[in-house]
Amino acid sequence: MNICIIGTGYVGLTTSIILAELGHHVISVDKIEEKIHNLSNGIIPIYEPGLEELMQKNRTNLTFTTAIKEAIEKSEVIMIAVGTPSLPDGSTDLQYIDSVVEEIAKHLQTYKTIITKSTVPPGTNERIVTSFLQCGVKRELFRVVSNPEFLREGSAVYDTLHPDRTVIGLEKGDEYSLSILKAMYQQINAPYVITSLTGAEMIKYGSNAFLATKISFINEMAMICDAYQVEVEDVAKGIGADKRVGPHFLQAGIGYGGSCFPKDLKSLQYEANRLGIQTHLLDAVQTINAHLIDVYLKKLKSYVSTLSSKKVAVLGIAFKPNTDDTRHSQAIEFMNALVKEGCEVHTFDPKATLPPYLKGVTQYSNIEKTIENCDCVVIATEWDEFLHFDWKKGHSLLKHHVLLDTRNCLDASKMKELGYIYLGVGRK
Ligand SMILES: NC(=O)C1=CN([C@@H]2O[C@H](COP(=O)(O)OP(=O)(O)OC[C@H]3O[C@@H](n4cnc5c(N)ncnc54)[C@H](O)[C@@H]3O)[C@@H](O)[C@H]2O)C=CC1
Ligand SMILES: O=C(O)[C@H]1O[C@H](OP(=O)(O)OP(=O)(O)OC[C@H]2O[C@@H](n3ccc(=O)[nH]c3=O)[C@H](O)[C@@H]2O)[C@H](O)[C@@H](O)[C@@H]1O
Repeated sequence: MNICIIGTGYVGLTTSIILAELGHHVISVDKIEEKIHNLSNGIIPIYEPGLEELMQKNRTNLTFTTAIKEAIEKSEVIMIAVGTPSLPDGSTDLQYIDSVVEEIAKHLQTYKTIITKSTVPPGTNERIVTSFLQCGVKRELFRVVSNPEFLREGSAVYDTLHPDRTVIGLEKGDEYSLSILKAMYQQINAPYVITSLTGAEMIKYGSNAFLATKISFINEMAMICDAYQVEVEDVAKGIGADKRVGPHFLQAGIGYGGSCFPKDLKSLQYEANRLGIQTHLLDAVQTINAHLIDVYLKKLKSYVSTLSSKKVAVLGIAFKPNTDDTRHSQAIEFMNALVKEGCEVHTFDPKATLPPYLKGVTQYSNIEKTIENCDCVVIATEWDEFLHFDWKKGHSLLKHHVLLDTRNCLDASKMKELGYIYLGVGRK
């Protein structure tokens, strides 16, 4: 199948490479020339385990270009995978979707199946259909399909090859597009959930909102566990053993971040509120998440009398391990809060780079240099490097030995044996 994918970010690039691996001819389009130039030379602009190797393997099935017109003309399937960031009021900025729709409309001469992969607010795909018609595109030349993505950064290759389900939202009576998508995903072994265009959009928002709800729930439980000196991990294990709950996404910590949960919750809340629906749960999930920065700042303060002018090492910049993505990272939020307290903040991340707007923080090239002479260490992202670090050596490098593990990734009793004042999340 000849497929054109517009947008070469985490989703567009991963999907392009996986579809090439499945034997399709994929033309990947982006408007950023440098990105396309690098991709054409085998250089991947993001850190995503396994992706570069898979790209090298499938070079013959992959073309990278900025020439959208040719890419559209040569393909029977067009997939839209551009960004859908938040606007300041919480609504979704659909300018990238709109401009791609305009481009496609200009070049639509033969029949195309147009798939929206980007996460978009309910009603957007219906609006895309209307936009094409308003641009003068004949009804018999296209169908729009909503096919939201559920991959996680850091395990994008595995998730794309082994999804739990494939969600397909169709225009009324559109059996043909279903056959096209089934042919495209023929080798993927996952059940289909088939619904309307808006139904598929709601499934995507509902999934992210529910996962974020699980995280905020366990984080609130962790605060209560802390007060009772109970291990939140035991509690999560006990709750998660109930099949109706499930064991996943009950890892307590400093909260969720990333390019999607924060923006998608805000967007769903905005859209619901716009329709006059009060979002008590969505509001609470976000309030809890934002409050965690304060909770762990207070925890640190209770062991380090005053934070002002203290040297604090924060390990981790990315919003989670195995990615270089720093969008809405709680690690960054925490560093910001420390800077406001008057701390000198040192940081290190194996893959992520400090965003330029974060002032008052210095990034080092290894853990030793980062923690040297510091008053306390904060683990903000649970990278394997931090788990396997020689914490005995670390002890000799530090000035004082308060260790705040906001991801509960270290062995508490071992850290105490080594002489650390170990502070975890909902841990005795
Ligand atoms: N990052 C993730 O893990 C996931 C993201 N999503 C959704 O997928 C969508 C894409 O997300 P990411 O891949 O993270 O975005 P991204 O921001 O990493 O990449 C988007 C790409 O689209 C390109 N682009 C924008 N306008 C364009 C145009 N007119 N023509 C050609 N290229 C254009 C940009 O230059 C950029 O390279 C979003 O809606 C997001 O919510 C869904 C599931 C997972
Ligand atoms: O729509 C999206 O973009 C994607 O958003 C998330 O994927 P991602 O943001 O890559 O990463 P997650 O593994 O979900 O982690 C999100 C945040 O939650 C935190 N988290 C996760 C799980 C947990 O138990 N506890 C917890 O604090 C992580 O540290 C991270 O900050 C969803 O898991 C994907 O299914 C979805 O496709």
